[in-house]
Amino acid sequence: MTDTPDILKKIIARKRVEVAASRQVTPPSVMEDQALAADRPRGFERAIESRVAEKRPAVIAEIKKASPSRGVLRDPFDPVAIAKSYQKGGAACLSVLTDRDFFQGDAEYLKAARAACRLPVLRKDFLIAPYQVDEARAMGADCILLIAAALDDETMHALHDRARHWGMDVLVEVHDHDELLRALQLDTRLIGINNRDLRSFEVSLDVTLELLHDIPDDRLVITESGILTAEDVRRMREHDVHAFLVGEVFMRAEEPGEALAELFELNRS
Ligand SMILES: O=P(O)(O)OC[C@@H](O)[C@@H](O)c1c[nH]c2ccccc12
Repeated sequence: MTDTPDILKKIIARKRVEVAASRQVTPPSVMEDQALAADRPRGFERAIESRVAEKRPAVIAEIKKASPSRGVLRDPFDPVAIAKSYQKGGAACLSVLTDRDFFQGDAEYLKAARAACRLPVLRKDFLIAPYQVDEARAMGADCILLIAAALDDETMHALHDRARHWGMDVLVEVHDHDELLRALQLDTRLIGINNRDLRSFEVSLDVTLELLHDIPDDRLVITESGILTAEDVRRMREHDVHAFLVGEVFMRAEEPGEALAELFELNRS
């Protein structure tokens, strides 16, 4: 352990306050009605699986204005233009940060980005309550992220089941072996390995390569964070990891979709 402040703890504490406040503004029954009325899910897992099955790169392209570890990444920030650019550049899916306080995200960014393209969208946030899963569906999300480090087993399963109830896919994120074993208990194929330690911000692609061996073949491994260069991509693909979640390097590029096509050697469509 280091003595760096544990940002994950801080974020989760803030989420509890946020959820309590949201429930006052939009009561759970109203949120459920909005979830029910949302555009139907686009098939996030399917978009990943169809590419990985052919060993083609499946890129989840992230829309994020800022992060606690890197500060502001992009300014001005236009989620509609970014979504269109990513689609053109060959992204399989989008990931949109909706957390305001730490990532300068917004639910409106997710709605606008999704409406601007045909890609399935992951709500990238810190979910701790079923209410937020309903909220994710209400804003149009096709997949949710569950961070094993932030959840006990019971909550993790409850959130997973709630997402399935709405027909959404579930990406479960792990950073170490214990978290992986817990994640494998969930009935989802999407296993994300975060190369960044959310507690210390340290990044190492070795995290993916180390955990890879303990993941059964029927799961879809997504390597997350710290993918910056063609060499990083090559290293992952050499180990048969074909699905990637990438944000920072695209957010810093003038044309994010062009940067994507170039990094993954895709033909722009
Ligand atoms: O910007 P990067 O290093 O390419 O990483 C993207 C994504 O993996 C990262 O934003 C992320 C992965 N898991 C998270 C959980 C919460 C917030 C953010 C994240």
